[in-house]
Amino acid sequence: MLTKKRLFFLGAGSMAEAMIKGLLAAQLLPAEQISVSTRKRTEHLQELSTTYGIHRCQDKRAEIEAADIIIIAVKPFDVATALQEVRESISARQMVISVAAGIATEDIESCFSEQVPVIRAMPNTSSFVQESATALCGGRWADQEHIALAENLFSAIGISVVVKEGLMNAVTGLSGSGPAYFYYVFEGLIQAGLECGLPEETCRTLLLQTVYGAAKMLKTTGKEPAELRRQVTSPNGTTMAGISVLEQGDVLNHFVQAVKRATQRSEEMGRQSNPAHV
Ligand SMILES: NC(=O)C1=CN([C@@H]2O[C@H](COP(=O)(O)OP(=O)(O)OC[C@H]3O[C@@H](n4cnc5c(N)ncnc54)[C@H](OP(=O)(O)O)[C@@H]3O)[C@@H](O)[C@H]2O)C=CC1
Ligand SMILES: O=C(O)[C@@H]1CCC=N1
Repeated sequence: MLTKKRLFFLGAGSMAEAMIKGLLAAQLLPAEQISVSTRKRTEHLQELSTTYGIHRCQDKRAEIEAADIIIIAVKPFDVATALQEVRESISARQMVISVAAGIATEDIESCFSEQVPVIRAMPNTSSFVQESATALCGGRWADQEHIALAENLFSAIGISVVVKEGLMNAVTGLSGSGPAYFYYVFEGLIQAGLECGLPEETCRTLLLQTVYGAAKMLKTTGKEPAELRRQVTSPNGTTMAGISVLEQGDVLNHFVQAVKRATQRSEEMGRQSNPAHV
């Protein structure tokens, strides 16, 4: 579906690069059909162009007009300015996909004079290795074909699910930010291994396989995490001793609070960065 489409990335940061890397690895479309732009870091455009063979944007407006899909990948508080600059080059024959946290489809739609189809998506940086967990929803002017096209794109770089827009802030707090929670745990476990006398390389090798194995167990057995945890936990053994420390620190509840706070932050950013109010 996407083989002949031209993609324009408004923004060339972590998320845009992760998506580009994943899309090219999936061979969904040729690199020359992808164009990227930045605000000021033009040297970064050259780097991306050299690394991935994608088109280095020279004339933002003309290239946006020629694109089929415009992907908004700037920070939420930069969406308003970025759209102001290019909104007249975007028409209803195109499609906009925004990955900006918190920004509602209707607020993006209101920037255009035409009925531009808008998809709001929340991937994560594991797009880089084609393992993103993406949730997406369609705005007022997006029909089933637009949603299918977006699913096609995000399924090439991981898995994708369609949700109601009212759930997008929660998705952002959970799986958009999600990789960072797991990296945080990983950092803690590396530090633990070092303090217990293991060499860093050994810690990393053992932990990488442990986290990969645990994810694969969850995925392939379909069992509840609590049940899998029980299988590891011998009565009065090492796991029970370790978990009791986490329970004393109410760590599980801290994860719940972290995701709730991230969800709330997504809502706040949506209100504070609303492009419709600029
Ligand atoms: N990072 C993540 O894990 C995820 C991020 N997101 C969303 O993706 C979006 C981008 O995040 P991230 O990649 O982390 O951010 P970065 O700061 O890494 O990248 C932002 C990019 O936007 C560019 N930019 C800013 N203003 C403009 C403009 N007017 N025109 C063109 N380009 C512009 C910047 O250019 P310059 O460097 O020149 O200023 C930079 O290349 C955010 O809205 C975020 O909510 C969604 C899911 C996960
Ligand atoms: O931290 C952020 O705001 C972005 C959105 C989801 C992941 N990173």
